Amino acid sequence: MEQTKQMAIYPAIGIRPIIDGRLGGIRESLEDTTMQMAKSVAKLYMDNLRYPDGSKVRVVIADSTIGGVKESDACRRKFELENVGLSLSVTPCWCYGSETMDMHPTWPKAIWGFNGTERPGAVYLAATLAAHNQFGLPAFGIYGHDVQDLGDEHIPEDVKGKLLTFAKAGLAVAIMRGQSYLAIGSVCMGIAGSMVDPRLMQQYFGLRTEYVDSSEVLRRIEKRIYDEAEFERARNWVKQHCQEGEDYNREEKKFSREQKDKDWDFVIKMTMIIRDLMQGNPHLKSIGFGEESGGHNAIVSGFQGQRQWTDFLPNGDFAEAMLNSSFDWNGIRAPFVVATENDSLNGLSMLLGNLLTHTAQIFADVRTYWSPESVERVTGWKPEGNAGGGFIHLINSGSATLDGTGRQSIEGNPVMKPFWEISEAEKNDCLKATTWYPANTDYFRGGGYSSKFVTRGGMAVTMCRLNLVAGLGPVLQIAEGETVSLPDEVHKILDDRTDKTWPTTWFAPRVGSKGPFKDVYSVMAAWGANHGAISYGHIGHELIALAALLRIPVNMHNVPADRIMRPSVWSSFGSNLEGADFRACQAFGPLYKTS
Ligand SMILES: C[C@H](O)[C@@H](O)[C@@H](O)C(=O)CO
Ligand SMILES: [Mn+2]
Repeated sequence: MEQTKQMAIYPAIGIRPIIDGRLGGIRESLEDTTMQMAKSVAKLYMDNLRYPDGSKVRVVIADSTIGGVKESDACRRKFELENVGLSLSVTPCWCYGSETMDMHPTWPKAIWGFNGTERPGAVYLAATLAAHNQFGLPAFGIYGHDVQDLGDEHIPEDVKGKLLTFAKAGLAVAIMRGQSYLAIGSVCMGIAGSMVDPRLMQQYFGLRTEYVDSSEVLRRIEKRIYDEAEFERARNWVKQHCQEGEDYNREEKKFSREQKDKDWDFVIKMTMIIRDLMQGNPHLKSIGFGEESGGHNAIVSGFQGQRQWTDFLPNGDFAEAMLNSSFDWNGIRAPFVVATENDSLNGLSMLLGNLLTHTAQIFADVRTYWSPESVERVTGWKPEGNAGGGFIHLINSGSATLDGTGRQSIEGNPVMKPFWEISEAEKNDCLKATTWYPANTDYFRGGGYSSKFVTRGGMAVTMCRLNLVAGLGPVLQIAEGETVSLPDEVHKILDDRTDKTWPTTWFAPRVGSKGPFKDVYSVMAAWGANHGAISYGHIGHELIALAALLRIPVNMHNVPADRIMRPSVWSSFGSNLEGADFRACQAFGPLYKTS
C-alpha cells in the first residue's frame, strides 16, 4: 500500500547495470560484479535519500543486466511502468555505447564507470558519453579518482559524493515535473518577478501555472469554506504559541483590541485557505465543496498581497511565515513553499533549495549592504570575525520561515533540519524566538501580524535567485556564506533604523575571489533583483547540477571547483566554465522545450 502510494506520488531512481554482451565467457564472468554495483548504489541511495514526505527513496533496478538494445528497451519499459524519473547506468567493464545507453528525452542521466583496469569501465563511460553528447542527451559522467580492484564492492567517497549530487538534482527535476505554481493575485507593486511567466514554468521546470484571484481567499473566509474544527484547534494553538508584540504604530493608526482579535482569526483562516488552495483538502468535500477539495496541485505558490489586498485586509505575513515553516497546529510537518509579493522567480528559487534539502526556506529582501566603515560610524563597533568584511541585511515581512530563527541545532551549531529530524523542543524554541507584531499600518492599511526574529549567527547558508533576462532567458545566481551574529546593542541600532517588526538575517557571503565575489559590496551590487531565497547548508554545487539539468546557466557563484559537477558535454563548449555553461544551456534549450 505504502509502495503504491509512493509510486503514484514520487518518481523512483532507476539503475541500469550495463554489461559486455559477449556470451561464452566475458558476459558470464561479469554478471555478478555488474549487478552488485547496481545493488551497492541502490543501498547508498536508500540509506541517504528521502522524499519530501520523509519516506525513503524508491530505487528500481533493471530486471537483468543490459548487454544490448533489446535489454535496454526492456529496461525502459519497466522504468516507465515503475514511474522512474531519472536514470543511473553503472558498469565495471567495456560495453556497447549506443546500444545500451538511456535514450529517454527528459530523464536526468548519469553513468558511473568503475575505475578498474582488469576491465575498462571508464572506457565505456567515455564512449557512451560521446554518444550522449553526439545525440543531444546530456549525461553526467562519474568515475573514481583511484583505481579499484575488479569486484571491490566499496564505493569510494569521491564517487559517493557525485552519485548523491546527481541523484538529489535529478530527483528535484523529476518531483516537480507536472505540478504547479499557484499565483494568488497578480503583480505586486510593479515587481517583475510577480509577472508570472507560464512559458518559463512549463518549458524549464515542467510546471503548470495556475492563477486565482485573491478574492477567492475572502470568499472562502466569508462562506466558511475551511475546516471549522481545525480552525478552533489552530486558534487555541496560536493563543498558546504565538506571542503578540508591542504595537509600534502611531496612536491614530493603531487598531482596537477587538479589531486585532478579529485579525488573528482572519490570518489563521488565510493560512488554512492558502494551503487548501495549493494542495486541496478532503474535508472540503464533506462540507459540500468537492471542486475546492481538489486544490491546484501546487508545489509552490505566491501571494500578491500588496497593495490591493493589504490596503483593505490583514496582510499575508502570518500565513506565509507559518506555511513556510516546518510546523504549525498540526505538529511538525513538511514546509510549504510560498513566495511573498507573488515573486514567482524567488518562489522558484526557494523551490530548488527546498527540493534539494527538504528544509524550509527563508524569503527576504536583499535590503542593505553594511560596510564595516558604516557599521563603525553608526554604532561605534568595528566589525570582526565573519562580519569583518561587512554584511548584508536580509529582511522582508512575510515568507521568512520560522525555522530561520536558527533555533534547531547540531552539536550546538544553528541549522535548519528536514522536518523529520526536528524535535518538539526545537520547534518550541523557534516559536519562542518569534514575536508577532501588529503590522505597520503605514504600509499595511488592512493590518495583520508580521513575524519578527533574528537568525542565530554562524549558520551555513546558500542564497540563490533566479532572474529572467530578455534575449537570454532564466539565469541563476548563487552565494554561499554564513549568517552573522552581531553584539546585541549593535544589532538593535542597525535593526531599529528600518522595519524592526520584520525578521532579520545578517548574511556574510564567502568572498575574496574575483568579480562579483571580490567583496560583500560586490555581491550585493551584482544581485539581480530585490529578493533572495536562503537555504540551509552549502548547497551551491547541488544547485549548479540542478540548473544544468534544467539548462539554466549560472551567472555568478562562489562554489569551489572541486565540488562542481555538470553533464560531460559542457566541457565541449570550452574551458572557460562559466561561458561554456551559457553556451551549453543555449544549445540544448529548456528541458521541456516545445517550440
Ligand atoms: C512594505 C514594503 O512595501 C515592502 O514590502 C518592500 O520593501 C518589499 O518587500 C519589496 O520587495
Ligand atoms: Mn520584498
